[in-house]
Amino acid sequence: MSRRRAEPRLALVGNPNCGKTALFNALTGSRQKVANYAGVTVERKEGLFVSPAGTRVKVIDLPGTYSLRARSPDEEVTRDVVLGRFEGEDLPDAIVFVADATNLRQNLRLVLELKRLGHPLILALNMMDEAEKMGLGVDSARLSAELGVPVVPTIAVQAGGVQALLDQIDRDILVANAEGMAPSGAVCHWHEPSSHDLRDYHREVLRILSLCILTPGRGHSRTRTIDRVLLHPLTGLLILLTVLFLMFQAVFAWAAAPMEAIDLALGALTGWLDQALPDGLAKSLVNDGIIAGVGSVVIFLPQILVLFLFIQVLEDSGYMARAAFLLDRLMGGVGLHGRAFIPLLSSFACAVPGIMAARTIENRADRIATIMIAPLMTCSARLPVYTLIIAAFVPDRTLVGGWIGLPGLVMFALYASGILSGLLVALVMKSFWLKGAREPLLMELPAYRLPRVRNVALGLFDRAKAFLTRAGTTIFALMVVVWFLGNFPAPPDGATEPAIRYSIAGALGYALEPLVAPIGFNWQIALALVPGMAAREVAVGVLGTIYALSESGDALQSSLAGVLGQSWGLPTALSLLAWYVFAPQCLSTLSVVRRELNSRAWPALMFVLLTALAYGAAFVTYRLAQTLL
Ligand SMILES: Nc1nc2c(ncn2[C@@H]2O[C@H](COP(=O)(O)OP(=O)(O)OP(=O)(O)O)[C@@H](O)[C@H]2O)c(=O)[nH]1
Ligand SMILES: [Mg+2]
Repeated sequence: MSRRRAEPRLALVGNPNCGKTALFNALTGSRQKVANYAGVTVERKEGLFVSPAGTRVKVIDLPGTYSLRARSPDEEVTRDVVLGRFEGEDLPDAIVFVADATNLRQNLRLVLELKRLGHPLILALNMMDEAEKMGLGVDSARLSAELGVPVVPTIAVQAGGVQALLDQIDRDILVANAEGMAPSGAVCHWHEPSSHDLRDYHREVLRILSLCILTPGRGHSRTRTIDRVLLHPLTGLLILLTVLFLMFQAVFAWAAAPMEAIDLALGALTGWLDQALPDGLAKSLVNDGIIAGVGSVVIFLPQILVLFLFIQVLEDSGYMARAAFLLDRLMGGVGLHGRAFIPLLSSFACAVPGIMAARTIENRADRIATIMIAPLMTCSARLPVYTLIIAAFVPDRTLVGGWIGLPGLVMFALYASGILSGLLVALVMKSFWLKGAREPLLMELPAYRLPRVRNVALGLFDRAKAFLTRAGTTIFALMVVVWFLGNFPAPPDGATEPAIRYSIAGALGYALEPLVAPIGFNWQIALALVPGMAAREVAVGVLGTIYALSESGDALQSSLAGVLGQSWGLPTALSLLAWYVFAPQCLSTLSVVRRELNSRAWPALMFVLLTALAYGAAFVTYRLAQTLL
């Protein structure tokens, strides 16, 4: 007797970018990432929902694929789940095939391939709103009859848009499956379709479509018009550069007012606590440890949100995939695959999802090259460090008649240095080591869509929540530790220097200083780099706390940037910026590299390589700045 499982399990399968994850979110109420390009989902995610008839159903979201002949690691996940080969996962009881109704010709081929497996199948005709707008009429009853599977229309991004699917799940699958759920451990036999099979599928799809398409509609005519400009080799590239440039200007310009407001609020809070709390350790812990430390990180929230606003709008509109096409030649020039673009672009948010997104790259050597340079794309955790130093050392002037802000320009240059170094590293690795033939970029261009305000707002809300949670947990805890290490042991009687000099933190900083003295770092920076391993932005918090503990009186009243501007020389500041372009210290990145490449050697190599690059770049910058300035 096979063991009966508690809930029936549905797997969402379909081509990339047809709305599987949007459907998953609509069914389960979760907030998995949805974006308008192929290859957003690269791993299996599961969730639960209760059907209208009250049955608990488990649903599995999967990476998109064109066929079960999986070519890349993300497609292998889908194949393995569908065939019951995925470790620790039973064969799904039914498949909900999600099809983009506006692109049925391509989608139906996979339906035919899946039908051969004999799984119960429901076809969700998604994006029906778009189909309707373009005048495309589908006879879903006929489609259902021809395919021999139930067909339901869905609009995954609209309230109530999945009701028909829910009803269908109750009606067919659950009833039929109540008796015969797939037994645990069952696998499904599948043979790779021969070229003969593929031709048959193709012919069959054309036959079915000729019967079921009532009105062909206009197709994606608007998208084609826009692409004439945006994909043009000249105007396209100019527009792309302008968009990226505006993004960095906006990070400064739009975030300035809210950052000032947070700064004022924190200042007022410190002032109030200063009055309200009795002098002593508790007051120092709150003011120097928590507010100066955590506060100096939290203040960057507006900038991070502006950056994400841009990324999200680019992703949702469908522009991201175009940028990949525009830059394909540049990427090819250094031996990178065109598909490396999206993983690298995601790495500007954080290298961890970026490295995971590299699963869409088929060739292992190409994948490794992409993963190795992902940390060179400036992640958002480095933004606070850059901004802090820019605020301290770069005058807030505008150029070109007030059009271009100098801080934004410097920021753009820092991001550009990261990108150029990444391309150089890739070129070296691909030329000497990870050699391979250049493969063409085959990637579907999604239709342009207006970003949904709700999706963007929820995305930003999630970002803000994650950032503040991190500030309130990891960064908070590290700050308390740093404050503690900075206060104990107490200075000896008659000590003349600030107390922190005599503390454990002081001793540690002094011990590390000789290592980083050649690149112009002082003991405070040396100390800040240590907890910066856990999260790069913590370095800023540590500097906040250390300087709050070291300075007294008036200095406390001025911002951290002001204090740094007075106590560091410009060469040191530039050297730290150069260090952070490479910034090797991020444990989560190293551990995800280990998991994704299933090797300890690659993360070790990455660490050594990035440290050497960071040290080398900081050294050269420091010496040059000393000589020239
Ligand atoms: N207009 C409209 N847009 C939709 C619908 N369903 C999804 N979308 C949009 O289509 C895009 C792709 O949605 P996803 O849910 O990320 O697609 P996916 O199938 O999970 O994609 P991969 O994970 O890359 O395979 C997003 O921009 C969604 O907002 C729909 O029914 N109507
Ligand atoms: Mg998805």
